[in-house]
Amino acid sequence: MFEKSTWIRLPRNVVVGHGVRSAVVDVVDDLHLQGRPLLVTSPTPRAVAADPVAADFRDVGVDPAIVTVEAATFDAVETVIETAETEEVSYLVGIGGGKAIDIAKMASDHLDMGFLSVPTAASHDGIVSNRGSVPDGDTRHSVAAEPPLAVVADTEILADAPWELTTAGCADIISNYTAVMDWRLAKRLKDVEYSEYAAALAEMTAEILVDNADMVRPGLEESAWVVTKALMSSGVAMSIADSSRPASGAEHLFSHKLDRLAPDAALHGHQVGVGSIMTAYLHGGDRGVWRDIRDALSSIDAPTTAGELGIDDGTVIEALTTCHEIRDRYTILGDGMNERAAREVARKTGVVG
Ligand SMILES: NC(=O)C1=CN([C@@H]2O[C@H](COP(=O)(O)OP(=O)(O)OC[C@H]3O[C@@H](n4cnc5c(N)ncnc54)[C@H](O)[C@@H]3O)[C@@H](O)[C@H]2O)C=CC1
Ligand SMILES: O=C(CO)COP(=O)(O)O
Ligand SMILES: [Zn+2]
Repeated sequence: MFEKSTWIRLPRNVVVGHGVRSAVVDVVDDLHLQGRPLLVTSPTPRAVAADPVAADFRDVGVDPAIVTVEAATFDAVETVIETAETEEVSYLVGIGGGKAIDIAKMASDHLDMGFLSVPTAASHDGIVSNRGSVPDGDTRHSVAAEPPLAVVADTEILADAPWELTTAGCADIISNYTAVMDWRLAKRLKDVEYSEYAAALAEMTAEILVDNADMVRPGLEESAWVVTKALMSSGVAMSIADSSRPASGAEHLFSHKLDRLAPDAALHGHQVGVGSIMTAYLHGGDRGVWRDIRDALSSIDAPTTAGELGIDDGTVIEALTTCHEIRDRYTILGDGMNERAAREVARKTGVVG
């Protein structure tokens, strides 16, 4: 008897392009959302996008509540939940980088309310995904959360954001190559749940981005367009898989560990990019694709070494040898690398000196 079933939750509206920030109110109308929104943002994105979105709401006779959060913590999620309850709002709008959007996602999951994702940086592939990443105790990786009802990505705002945020988004996409290698390995060795559609989409997204790398240049709005479409596609792959597997393997474990060992030293996307160079080496050895990954990262100005991340060599080695413990996710790291092997891969790939 055939007993499989699947339930894929995706946004209903995806609006990308020049000046589409002002379409947030139309998207809300299209979704038939009633009542007050709560805009969830952080300090810089507030000035860049949340205040203008609030003004757009007021222009159509809706009085939005706004909450500004500083860091992706459960306290911040609590603050958003409390504000939503006291301000009697009916839906949330996450406006900012990955952290502000993740907080809105987690809070809307808890409140059982819809939310819109309005990215102000093309820096991560959580813009569309049904995953939320807020550290809980020792846990740093994403967990299942509410997917956005809609995404409104204004390329004018995204192109104006600091360039390193865009290169971080590119690196988060390039890391799909090794994430998918890890997923296929885990399928072969551990028979983990696997979706060929999600894996192919994640891989193809990385390929399209790398093929178009010459269009990814500072100050070009077209770059924001190319990168944002890739981030959306990668997020859809996660939603199809109902897991971050298509976009997160050992290179993400490495980054999550760096977040603990060297908090706020580097951007998420930059860390996973450097991790991906090393885990590609572990998969394919010297003849593998690690050089292609390194060259793709360097062609879009993303870091390829510990020094460029602003992280010392010892911390990189510590992260490599311990990050397999971060979560129960089988990867090329198996049950962990020893220090000599970690030094070897980091040296051979030029990540450490
Ligand atoms: N839920 C998911 O599926 C995923 C979640 N993530 C999570 O996303 C986070 C990384 O996101 P990021 O955006 O890199 O970090 P972030 O949200 O901390 O943003 C980085 C900095 O850029 C600033 N910023 C954002 N937009 C700006 C603009 N237009 N102009 C000037 N500054 C601006 C932010 O205020 C912040 O200071 C990590 O916590 C990561 O775990 C990453 C990938 C997937
Ligand atoms: O960052 C992500 C995908 O790019 C989410 O992955 P994690 O589940 O490892 O947090
Ligand atoms: Zn990521």
